[in-house]
Amino acid sequence: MTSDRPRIPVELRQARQTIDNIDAALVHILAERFRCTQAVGELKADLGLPASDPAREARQVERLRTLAEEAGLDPVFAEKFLGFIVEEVIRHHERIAAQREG
Ligand SMILES: C=C(O[C@@H]1C=C(C(=O)O)C=C[C@H]1O)C(=O)O
Repeated sequence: MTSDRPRIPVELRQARQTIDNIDAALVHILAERFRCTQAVGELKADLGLPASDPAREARQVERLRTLAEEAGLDPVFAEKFLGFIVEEVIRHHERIAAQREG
């Protein structure tokens, strides 16, 4: 039987398998990070601390940019990626604080 689909070379199939594994790892890592930031959000609400901590974020950005440069990853991308995640975390923390209020 013939197929119209182009033959996928083994290197491409293997590379895509690796990409799929890495994507799965990223999802698990992100789930763990959000589980942890959820606990931080509860703690901060208990302590009456604000949802965001810009000084901490600035230190994280510096650290991540350095790590990215050392790893051969675009530091601008690394900063944007962290910013995207932190923005979502702050939304969660604001929601936790709002739920405590009423
Ligand atoms: C997790 C925290 O809350 C916020 C979210 C951060 C993050 O996702 O890394 C960092 C600082 C805060 O703006 C925290 O204060 O540590």
